[in-house]
Amino acid sequence: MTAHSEKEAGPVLELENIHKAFGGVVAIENFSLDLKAGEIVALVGDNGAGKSTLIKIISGVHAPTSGTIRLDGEAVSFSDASQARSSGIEVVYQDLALADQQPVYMNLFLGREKVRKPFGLLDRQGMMQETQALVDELDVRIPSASATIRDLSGGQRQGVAIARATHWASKLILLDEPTAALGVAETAKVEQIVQSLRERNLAILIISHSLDQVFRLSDRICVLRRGVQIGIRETAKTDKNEIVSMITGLA
Ligand SMILES: Nc1ncnc2c1ncn2[C@@H]1O[C@H](COP(=O)(O)OP(=O)(O)OP(=O)(O)O)[C@@H](O)[C@H]1O
Repeated sequence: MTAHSEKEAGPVLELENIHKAFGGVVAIENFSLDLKAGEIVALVGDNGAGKSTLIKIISGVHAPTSGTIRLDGEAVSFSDASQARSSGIEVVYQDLALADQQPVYMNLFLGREKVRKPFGLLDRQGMMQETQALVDELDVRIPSASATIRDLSGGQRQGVAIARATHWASKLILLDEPTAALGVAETAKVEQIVQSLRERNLAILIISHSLDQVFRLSDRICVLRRGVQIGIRETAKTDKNEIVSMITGLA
């Protein structure tokens, strides 16, 4: 085995004994999880269980009160979200954070625009071509890379948000309820896009309230209840009843 493939075999993300308190409120207690490239792990739990807090810790929005985060085996400590992004971690939030008035390609490069030397003008052609190639590859069905976001459907917008994350993430994508606002057909399309991210060797952590979705998409399921990690199960070796009882604490 080469050094390169040995490195690939290790976890992309390791969370070890992560603890987070907001003043007197303990949001996360001793949480540990490894994520491998090409793997989709679902994070489930009731409202207030600590899912969003965990995503914010991984993405640099909150610092953990204690515990260790490792990326490709190296301990990291992000002081903000932009540091996490530069390390290859992207988040797709429920509210998408897309600029409605802007074309798709500008959204893909929002804050990280390509410019042409020597005058620093926007390289619109270059951004458009890269965006078109990516949406075609991911099969995000939009009229064109220059379509304006506000003219797209909810599913198409979510596809653009995921394409943006895919473009910039070299290691990990965090998806926070990516289909919460979508209909059945749009959800199926977004799930198909998420599945295709496995082949890009990215690790995926997805928060979802839909257990059907969790069972369709994930390799493993991690259950949180009131900040406590109740357990991790291989999706193929568990069922909805077990996961529901882990979420609720009722046998
Ligand atoms: N910035 C904050 N300040 C104080 N308490 C917070 C803060 N963020 C989260 N909490 C608390 O931490 C706990 C976990 O909240 P979190 O939003 O992570 O849960 P969640 O599982 O994402 O819930 P939901 O499914 O409703 O989004 C809750 O008790 C919440 O009130």
